[in-house]
Amino acid sequence: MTVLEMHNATKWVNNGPKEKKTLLDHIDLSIQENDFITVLGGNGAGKSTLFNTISGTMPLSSGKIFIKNQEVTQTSEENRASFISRVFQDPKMGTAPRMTVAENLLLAKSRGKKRRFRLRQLKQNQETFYQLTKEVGNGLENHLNTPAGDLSGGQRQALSLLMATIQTPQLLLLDEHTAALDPKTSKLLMQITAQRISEQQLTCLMITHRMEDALQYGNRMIVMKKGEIVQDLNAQEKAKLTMTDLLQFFEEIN
Ligand SMILES: Nc1ncnc2c1ncn2[C@@H]1O[C@H](COP(=O)(O)OP(=O)(O)OP(=O)(O)O)[C@@H](O)[C@H]1O
Repeated sequence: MTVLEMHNATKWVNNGPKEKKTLLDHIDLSIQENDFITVLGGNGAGKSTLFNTISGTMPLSSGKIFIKNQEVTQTSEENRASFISRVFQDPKMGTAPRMTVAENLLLAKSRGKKRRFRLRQLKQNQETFYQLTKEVGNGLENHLNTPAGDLSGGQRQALSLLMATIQTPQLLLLDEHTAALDPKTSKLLMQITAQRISEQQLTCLMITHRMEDALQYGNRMIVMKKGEIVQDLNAQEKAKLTMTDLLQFFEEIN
């Protein structure tokens, strides 16, 4: 089953009265169910723009986008949010700072559903949230009643990931979600990410600048340059790739 399809997806902006700047250049991309795709590319290659157009934050200038065969090119970001979850690089995004961890999780769990009496729901979900956060392995389970704004960056990103996956999205977009964390915390979050993707059989696109993660995780790798997809490696091709190949490839394209 195809989860996401982009046809001739192009995005340009006016860079002065007569100059157009192309951010995405006729992208054709087809993503199958359970694909876990790592997205690489230098600064300014168009990776975040790709995510912005998929999630509806930025409308396409031309071309079409389909999610599970349904055209969403003109669909608002809010409406696409019922299919797509995104985790950003900045730990401050994605969680409500004054709400507690449990309240944030409840908000994510009940998104798009009818609201019920919150206090009772919080109590009902206490044990589920405890188990869920305990799996993360960074002490988040001891902070269920702590405001998200008081968490460490690593705990807050783990919370964002749990919130993004609590309802099993059709497509998960990870936008350098470990980049702001120290190496140990980043490694742990990557392990949890991979675990949730595999347990929930999620379809995922993950932007990363960490070559090791791009090699280690996922079944497909795409590389972007100047708004184009310049490489698209399947599982076999990706498995054969070494760090040396990847570094050499980047030397050549930059
Ligand atoms: N709203 C916008 N208006 C004008 N130019 C933009 C806009 N958003 C992005 N750009 C430009 O588009 C290009 C691609 O940016 P994008 O953020 O998609 O790159 P990226 O691959 O995610 O880079 P990085 O690795 O630095 O995050 C850059 O040159 C950027 O300056």
